[in-house]
Amino acid sequence: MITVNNVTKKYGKTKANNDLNFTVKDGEIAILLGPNGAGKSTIIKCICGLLRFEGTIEINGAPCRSLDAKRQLGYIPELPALYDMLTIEEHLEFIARAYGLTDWKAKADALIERFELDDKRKKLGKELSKGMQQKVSICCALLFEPKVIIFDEPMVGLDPHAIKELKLIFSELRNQGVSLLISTHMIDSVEDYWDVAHIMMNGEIRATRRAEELTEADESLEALFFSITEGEA
Ligand SMILES: Nc1ncnc2c1ncn2[C@@H]1O[C@H](COP(=O)(O)OP(=O)(O)OP(=O)(O)O)[C@@H](O)[C@H]1O
Repeated sequence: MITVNNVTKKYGKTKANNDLNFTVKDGEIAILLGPNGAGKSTIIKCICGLLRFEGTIEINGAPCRSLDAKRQLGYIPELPALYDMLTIEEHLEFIARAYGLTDWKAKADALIERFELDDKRKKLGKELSKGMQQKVSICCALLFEPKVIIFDEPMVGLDPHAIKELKLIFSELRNQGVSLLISTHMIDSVEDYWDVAHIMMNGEIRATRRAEELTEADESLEALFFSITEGEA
């Protein structure tokens, strides 16, 4: 579970996040939607313990900057950051060692195959395309089976097969009780799998809807998004 309470993050005079409050429960998929500059990446970096901020954020009850929180959190950044001189296999081995995993090889192999990276196992990070790097980044985050996973713009750069697999993985993780937070500005890419959507604008959450609420109201996420974001500075 992710708990965000009264989080404000300023960059100089810019309030990138202004008093944000939300939770992502176990087995729930939450999406953060917002135009460029709305503050999505900032709150994600705060949750991942990468930025200082005002307020509190907990990962399953542990302060987000603690080791306990970091052990339970997988983060797939918008721009993959691989090691130039490690192969795909070595990246996964590195993660396995860092998290003290045993019996990880079968899971690593399954992930490599699932993302069609089998014939690239021995390629170095610097030799991979942007999409391949993104796939490796996802495999690394999934390998240690975190209880909470955060994806920042996960579909950007992925091919259709990988997008299909990733959507299946989202649903499998939800069934396993994992909390998922996914940020995107591509509404089309998220229409069919979320539980709760937060629409951000100028550092604030301007609307929150559960999927069933939208269905009952016969409202579309896209229409709601534009009603909130269009015309505002
Ligand atoms: N390192 C930084 N220094 C100063 N201002 C920053 C910094 N990072 C982000 N900002 C500002 O904070 C605000 C929120 O940016 P953020 O990157 O969180 O938006 P975003 O919703 O993730 O946008 P995008 O969809 O373009 O990735 C913007 O006004 C941005 O200019």
